[in-house]
Amino acid sequence: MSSASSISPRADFIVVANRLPVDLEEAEDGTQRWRHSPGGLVSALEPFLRARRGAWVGWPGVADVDVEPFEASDKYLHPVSLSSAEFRDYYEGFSNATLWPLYHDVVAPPVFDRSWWESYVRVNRRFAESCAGVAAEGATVWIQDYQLQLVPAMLRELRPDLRIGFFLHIPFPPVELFMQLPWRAEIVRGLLGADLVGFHRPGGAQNFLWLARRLAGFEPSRGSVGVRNRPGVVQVGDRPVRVGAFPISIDATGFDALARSKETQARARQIRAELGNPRRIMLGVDRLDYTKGIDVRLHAFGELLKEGRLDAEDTVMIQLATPSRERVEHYKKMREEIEREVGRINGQFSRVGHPAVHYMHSSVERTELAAFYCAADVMVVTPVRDGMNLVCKEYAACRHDLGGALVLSEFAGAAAELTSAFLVNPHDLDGVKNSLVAALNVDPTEGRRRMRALRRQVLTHDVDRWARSFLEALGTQLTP
Ligand SMILES: O=P(O)(O)OC[C@H]1O[C@H](O[C@H]2O[C@H](CO)[C@@H](O)[C@H](O)[C@H]2O)[C@H](O)[C@@H](O)[C@@H]1O
Ligand SMILES: O=c1ccn([C@@H]2O[C@H](COP(=O)(O)OP(=O)(O)O)[C@@H](O)[C@H]2O)c(=O)[nH]1
Repeated sequence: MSSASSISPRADFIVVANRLPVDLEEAEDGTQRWRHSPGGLVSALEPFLRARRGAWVGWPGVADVDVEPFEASDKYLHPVSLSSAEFRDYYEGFSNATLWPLYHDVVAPPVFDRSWWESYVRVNRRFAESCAGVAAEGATVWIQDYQLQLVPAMLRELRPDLRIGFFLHIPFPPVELFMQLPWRAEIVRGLLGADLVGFHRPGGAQNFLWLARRLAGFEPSRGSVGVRNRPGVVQVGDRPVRVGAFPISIDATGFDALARSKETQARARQIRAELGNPRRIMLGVDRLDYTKGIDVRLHAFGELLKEGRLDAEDTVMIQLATPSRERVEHYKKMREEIEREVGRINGQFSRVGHPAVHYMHSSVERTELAAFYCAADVMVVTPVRDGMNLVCKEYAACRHDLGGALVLSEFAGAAAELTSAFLVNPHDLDGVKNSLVAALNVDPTEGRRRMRALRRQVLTHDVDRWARSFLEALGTQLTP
């Protein structure tokens, strides 16, 4: 890694996100190393930016460290520091205990704390200033996600020459929920600093258009917003702000190629063998987040075993749970509940050497993940709310054999595209149980038909198409 000051004085294309694509990890002995950051935002944007040698402004993942700009994997990384108090108030507090639950349909009660808000404003200003210092004249800046909703307006004030896009990776809530936020008008005005505001689904865009009139007094267009087309418009003085829907996706050909490799296929066979070659494997892969419905699938599996509709002798569940936001109260509580439930199921249904649920509280690399996808007969994705969910798309991309089946919550953004999955309402436990059984026993011809349709959707709508459609709507000329 080398210092960026000599290599990228000013950039023409900049991503601004709460996190850099790599996190600094400090071991107990004081040594440091960079690791791939968690979550779908980074998985989606990193390959796109790498191909274009752009700049990325973000936090290096640990508080109280100052890191110089550096170059990594063909990207110029510009770290923004957070103090421990800001980590607590801006990141854990306002971002993840106020906005996150509020935007995910208040599945947990959001906390409204004035000092957290003040920290959010301060940190958003720091991101805007850092970006203003990195951007070349007339550059395109693409701001990401709920942690940085004030940056568009702050940056416009500092640098009116820039073309500014904003994309929200989580759901934008129904207006009656958004209206609970004491700082609702400030957030809407912050977002209106962009030239284009993007959401995963047209419903989010439509909600935002309504709020632009109600809270900022600007007249929005009236037509319905399409997917990747017919954006709405809010006229802010002499400046049109476009508002559209751009469903994010994955590096589909990359996953497809990875899954076809001899190494991945061999590792998938090895995973099955290590599990004792059970007849059927169910798989869940999530950040350990209360929105992901990990509890739902565990309850469903537990009841199916108890009722004898499934047998732990031939059907196992693997749950990969990436550690996430571990000091936030709801996350702590949920982790305890999930681990208790895993213990309960295993206590009742496992025998020595053959647990019914294989639970791993850790993160695995993309190559290992692809092998898990190839090994799994049923992928279980049951969030009570999810902006998109990339895991289900990655699963489909890995199943060139047309094997496997996907059980997918209707409340994930991906459900609007992956209509050939076994779609479930995660609040309806009996429905989830029936769909798990149906997916496990699907007739092979029907299973292949469904998987072919899922793959067609994912392979023709990849992350490159997502980024291009957004940036073209923003009016940015892309180099191939
Ligand atoms: O940075 P963290 O607090 O550790 O959280 C990780 C990321 O989680 C969220 O991901 C979302 O983005 C995905 C890609 O668009 C989408 O598929 C998923 O539904 C979302 O939950 C969050 O939005 C990111 O900002 C975080 O980096
Ligand atoms: O052990 C793991 C678990 C997940 N992921 C990646 O984390 C992302 C999760 O994205 P998703 O949109 O499903 O959920 P998010 O965590 O962003 O809410 C996916 O790209 C996964 O491939 C990973 O690399 N290793």
